[in-house]
Amino acid sequence: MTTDNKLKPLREQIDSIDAQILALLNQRARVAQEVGHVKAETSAPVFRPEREAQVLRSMADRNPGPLVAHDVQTIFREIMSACRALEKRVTVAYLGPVGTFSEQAVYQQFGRAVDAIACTSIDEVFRAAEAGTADFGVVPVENSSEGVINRTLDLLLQTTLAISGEISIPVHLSLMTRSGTLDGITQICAHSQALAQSQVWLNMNTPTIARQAVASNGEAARMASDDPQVAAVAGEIAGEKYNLQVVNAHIQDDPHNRTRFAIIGRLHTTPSGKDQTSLVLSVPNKPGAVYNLLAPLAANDVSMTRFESRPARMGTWEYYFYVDVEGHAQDAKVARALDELKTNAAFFKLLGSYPASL
Ligand SMILES: C=C(O[C@@H]1C=C(C(=O)O)C=C[C@H]1O)C(=O)O
Repeated sequence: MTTDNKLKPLREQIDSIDAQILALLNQRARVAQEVGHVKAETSAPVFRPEREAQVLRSMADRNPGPLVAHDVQTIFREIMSACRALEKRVTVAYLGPVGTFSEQAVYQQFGRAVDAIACTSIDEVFRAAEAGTADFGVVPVENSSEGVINRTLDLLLQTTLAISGEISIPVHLSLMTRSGTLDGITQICAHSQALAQSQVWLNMNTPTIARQAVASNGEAARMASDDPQVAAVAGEIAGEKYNLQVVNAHIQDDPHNRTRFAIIGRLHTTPSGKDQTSLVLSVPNKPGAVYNLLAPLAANDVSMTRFESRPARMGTWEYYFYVDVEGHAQDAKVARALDELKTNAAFFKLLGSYPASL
């Protein structure tokens, strides 16, 4: 039997299964539309991150294979995105331009059926979400090799918005040009963080080519597409957007390099069963103050997953502490710990509780 003859019945099986999947997807979509009508009656929020996290966790837990759990989640992320868009298309502001890791984070969290709005600064993302021009904003919080994004932490302190989710994405950087070679290249452009994250590779392999920090990796890719003398260090989606060819993939110094993003919005996410809570604290500058400040966490059996300090630029307190703990602010033991923290702290701000990233 020829290959085609062997494939024919298998493809007929796939066609028939696809028809069933299509019917089921539309059945699901019609139920989501009904959910949309119920929500519209009470102006309830369309995007429910805790529910989406539960669906994704349950799909990974129940997945019998051979599909791998992560791929099943990617598929269901898009199914939910498309269903949600039938209720209302969510608008999400992010730090642009197109092709940045922030844009990738938007799609990783919300799926493709969103209106993603590229902003020129982190401040503008906060403004868009605060003013309601966007339903949500996505801002970078921390890079695993270069540390925190100070502007985001400063703005989180002031904003009236809450953190309603967290996204962590692997950051793979590639060196890209129009031609796919370094012939005639006089300048390598990228965001300062991307240049810093690939400096070992660049020092070793392109020591004589000048480096230029620009506003974003997306901007670097755009410049490289305009100018045959410019190479960009950026993620490959930025390269694809601007038709660049890869000279070298994965040039970042740390192969496990990741960036965490926060979703900010007016929504206060309800418990999903596996959550995280972010807060900012400050204490008077006295011996033992930080130790005493955090004692309620241990006393109430609440784990701290992150502790970051940032100098206060004004006022009486020396430092702001950005703390993440396991659990939701509505969980009894977290609620107790937070109440006690509040009484010890000179400054206390709950940034939000949201599903722990998948
Ligand atoms: C359907 C709903 O609305 C949205 C879409 C979801 C889905 O497709 O499963 C889940 C949560 C919401 O973001 C819902 O709230 O249940």
